[in-house]
Amino acid sequence: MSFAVKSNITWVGKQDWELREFHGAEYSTHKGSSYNSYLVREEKVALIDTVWSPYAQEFVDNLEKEIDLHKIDYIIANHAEIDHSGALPALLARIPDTPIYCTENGVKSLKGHFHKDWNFKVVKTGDTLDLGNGKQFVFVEAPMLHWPDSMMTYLAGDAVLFSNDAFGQHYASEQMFNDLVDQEELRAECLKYYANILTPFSARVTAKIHEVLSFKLPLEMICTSHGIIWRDNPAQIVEQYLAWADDYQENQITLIYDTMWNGTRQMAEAITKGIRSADPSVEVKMFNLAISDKNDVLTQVFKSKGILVGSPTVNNGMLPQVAALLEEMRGLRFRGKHAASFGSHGWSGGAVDRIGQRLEEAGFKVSGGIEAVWKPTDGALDECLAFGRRIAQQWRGEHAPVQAGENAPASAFARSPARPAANPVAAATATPNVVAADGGSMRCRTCGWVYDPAKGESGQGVHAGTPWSAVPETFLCPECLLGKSEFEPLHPHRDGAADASRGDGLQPAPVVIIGGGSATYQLVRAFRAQDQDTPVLVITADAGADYPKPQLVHGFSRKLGPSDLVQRSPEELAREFNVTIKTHTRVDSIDAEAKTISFGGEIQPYRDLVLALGATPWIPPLEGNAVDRVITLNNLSDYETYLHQLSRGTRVLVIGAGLTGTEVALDLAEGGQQVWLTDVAPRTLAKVLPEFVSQELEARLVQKGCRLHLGQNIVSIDSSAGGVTVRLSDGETFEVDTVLVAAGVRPRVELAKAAGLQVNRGIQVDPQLQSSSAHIYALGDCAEIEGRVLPFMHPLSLAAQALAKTLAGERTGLRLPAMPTMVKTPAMPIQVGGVTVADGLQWTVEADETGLTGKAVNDEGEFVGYVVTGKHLGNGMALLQQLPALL
Ligand SMILES: Cc1cc2nc3c(=O)[nH]c(=O)nc-3n(C[C@H](O)[C@H](O)[C@H](O)COP(=O)(O)O)c2cc1C
Repeated sequence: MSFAVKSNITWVGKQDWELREFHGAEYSTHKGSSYNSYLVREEKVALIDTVWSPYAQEFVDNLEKEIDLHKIDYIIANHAEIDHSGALPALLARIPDTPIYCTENGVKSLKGHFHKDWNFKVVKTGDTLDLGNGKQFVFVEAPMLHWPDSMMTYLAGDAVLFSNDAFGQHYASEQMFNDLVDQEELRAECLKYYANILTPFSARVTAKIHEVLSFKLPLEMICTSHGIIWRDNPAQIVEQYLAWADDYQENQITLIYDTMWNGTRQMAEAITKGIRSADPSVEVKMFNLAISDKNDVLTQVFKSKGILVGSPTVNNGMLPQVAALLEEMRGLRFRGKHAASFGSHGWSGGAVDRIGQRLEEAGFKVSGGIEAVWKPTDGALDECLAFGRRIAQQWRGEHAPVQAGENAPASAFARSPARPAANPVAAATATPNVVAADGGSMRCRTCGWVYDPAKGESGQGVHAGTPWSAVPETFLCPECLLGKSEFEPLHPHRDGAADASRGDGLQPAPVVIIGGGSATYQLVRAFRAQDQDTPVLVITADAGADYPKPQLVHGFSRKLGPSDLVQRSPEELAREFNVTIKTHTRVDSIDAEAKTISFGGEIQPYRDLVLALGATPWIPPLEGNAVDRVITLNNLSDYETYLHQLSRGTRVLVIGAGLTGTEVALDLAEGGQQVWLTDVAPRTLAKVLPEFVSQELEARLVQKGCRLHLGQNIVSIDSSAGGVTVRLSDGETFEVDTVLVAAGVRPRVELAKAAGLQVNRGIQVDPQLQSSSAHIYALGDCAEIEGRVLPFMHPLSLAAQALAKTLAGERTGLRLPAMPTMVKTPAMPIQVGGVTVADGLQWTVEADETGLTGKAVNDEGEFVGYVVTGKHLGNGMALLQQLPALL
C-alpha cells in the first residue's frame, strides 16, 4: 500500500492492523499501529524513515514498485528506534552509499543497533538540505523526545513537519488523515500515547514546541511516524500537547487496587461512595489492576487530579501488580497530583505504608492512607466512606486534614494512618523560608544515579574532577538517558538564603528575582536550562506557589480549589531548580549603586536583579458604602477569597467586559451563578474585537444567562439587607452578593520608581529587558518594553527565554513575532491577531454556522489583522504568519 499525501509526498510505510503489544509487552495497542515512511520527490528524492524490521523486505519490495531505489538521493533517519529504522539494512544492501541524514546521537544509536558504517551525514538544528524546485529540509534536533537521537524534519516550501514520534499515536487506519477518522478514537489514542510515553519529557515538549514556534514557520501538515497525518488544523495537536505538557489534569479521581479476597475492593467501593457524596461533580473511576490494561490505567492516572492506590498486605508488602504500577508511575513522573493509599491486612500490615512511600517517591502529594483488618466491618467501611469524603474535600481545595480512623471502632483499624495530610499551600505558609542546594554531586531525579565530580563519567568522556557546570550540555544520565536538566543536587540543605547571598567572597552574590508569579518561574526554568550553578534567590511577598494564572478565571465552573491549581509548592520549585525561595517577604528598597536590596532590616547583595513584580488590578472610582466589599481576581489568594465569596450567594456583578471580565462572567454562568456584566464601553472587549464579533459574543453571553449593561457607569454600590445594591447610570438597580472588578491592571512600578529607575506606564526596559540601571532587569506585567506593556503569557515566555540567556552571559535581545490573543470563552472561542480595532479598517468576513474568519485591511489595502472564531480557529495560524513582527 502507498498513497499520495501531497503531489510530491508519498506514504510508503506499513499498516500493522494486528499489532496488540508494542515495546515487547510494555504498551498495549488495541487498535494496531502504523510505521510511517515518506518519499519526498523534488529534483532530489528523499526517503524519511523506514519501518519495523519484521516488515523490512515487504517495505523494500513495495518501495521498489514506487521508485527505482537508485533514484533515492537521501535517507532521513529522524529516529533510530527499530520501528523506524528497522528496514535500513535491507534497503542499504541495495543502495549502500546513499547518505543517511541524522543527528550525532542518531549515528551512535544506528551503529549501536546495526553495527554498520553507513554513509552518515550529521545534522544539527537549523541545518538545511536542498531538494531543488525551491524546496528544502530544515532539521530540528529534539533530544529525549523521546530518545537522545530524535529529530524532526521540516519541508520548507510545503510547510510540512515530519515530526517522527511526536504528535503520533498507535492507531492503524485505512483513512490516514486526521479529518477522516473517528475523532473520539483518535483523541483517546493520542492521549494514551502522550500519557504512557511522553509524560516524563513534558518540560522538553513545552520547550521544543516554543522553540519551533519561535521560528515562525507556517505549518500546513504534520506527518507523524505512527498513526494518522494531521492535515486539518495541525495546530490543534500542537496546542493539545502544550496543554498535556502543562501538568494536565481533569476533575477526576482514580482508584487502583488489587485484592485476593475482596476486602481491599470493598474498601475501594466505600471510599468511592464517600468521594461521590462529598463532590458529585468529580469523575471517579475504579480499576482492579489484575483485570485491567495497565496502559489504560496509566492514561486515567494522567487525566486525574488525584489517585488512591490499594493493596492487601502480602508477606509484609504489597501485591506485585501494584508494585509494578508504582514503579512505572515513578518513571513517568506525573506532577501536581494528589494520592493516598488503602488496603486490608491480617496481622502485621505494611502494604499501605509502602504504597504511600512509593507514591511520594513518584512525586505525588500524598494525603495519608487508610487500613482495615481482614474483611472490613461495617464500621470500617463507614470509616472508608468518611475518608473518601475528606479526600474529595481536600483535593477540591478545602483543607480539611485527612485523618483516617478518627471515630473508628478499635477493631476496624489496627493503626492510625501512616502520614499526615500534605497540603502544598499550607506547607508553603508554614515553612516561609528556604530550600537551597549545594553545587557538589548531582542526582538524576528519575533513576537516582549520582554524578560525583570527583569521579566524572568516563563513558561519556567526562574526566574525574569535572564540576557539574563544566559537564557538557549533551550529557545524559548513563542509567536512564535523561539530560542535564533532570538532575538535582544530591544534598539540598535548608536555610541556604544566608549561604547563597552573602556576596562576601565565599559565595558569589546571587541573581535575585523579586516576585513569585509566572514570570519568575518561567525565568528560573529557562535560566537553569542555561546555567545550573549561579545561585538564584527568589523573594516574594506571597506564598510562592507556582500555578497557571490564566486558570483563575476558569476554575469556578470546574470546581477547582486553590490547591488544585497549585502545580508546585515553593519547596518543590526550590528543589527542582536548585534555587532559594524566600516567601512572605516584602522588599523595602533597592540600592542600584551598591547593588543591594533591603528587606526587614536585612541587606542582600545581588549580581543581577530582576523585577518580576507583576501588576495590580485597577479599581475604577466607585461611590457608596460597600465599595470596600469589591473583590478582584489577580492571584491565588484573590482566588481563595473569590471562592469563599461565591459560596455565600449566587448573584455576581462583574465590572469590566474586557478579556478577564468576559471570561470570568461566562465561567460563573457556567458554574450556575446569576451574572451581571457591566462596562463603560458600549460593547464587550471593545479594545480587542471588531464590533461584529463583540455582538456575537454578547449574544452568547445572553444565551448563557448573563445580563449585560454595557455603556453604563456604576452610580453607587451600597450594603443592603440581602447583599449589595448596585445602581447604574441607566437607572437600573439590582442586588448581588459579590462584586468583582475586572477592569484591567496597572504595572507595579513603585519600588523601581523609588530606586530612581525610569518608569512610564511600566518599568521601562530595552529589548534586552534591562532597565535604565545596569544589572537591573524587569520582566512580565510590570515591564514596559520599548513602549509596550504586554501582560500576556506568550510574550512573557519569550521574554523569559531571552532574559535567561542574557543572565547566563549571552546578551540576547527580545524578538516578538506577531502574537495571537485568545479569548478563552468555551461558549465561543475567539482568536485575534494584529490590528483589529482602528479607524478605517475594512473587514472581509467568511462565516458559517460553525464560526467566522475575518480579515482586516487598512486604508492602503494592507492586511493588518484578523479574527477567527469557533471551528475557524484553525485558520488563525496561517493568518498570523502573514503579520509583521511586533519587535
Ligand atoms: C500469601 C499471603 C500472605 C499474607 N501476608 C500477610 C502479611 O505479611 N501481613 C499481614 O498483615 N497479612 C498478611 N496476609 C493476610 C492478608 O493481608 C489478608 O487476608 C487481607 O485481608 C487480604 O485482603 P484482600 O481481601 O483485599 O485480599 C497474607 C495473606 C496471604 C494469602
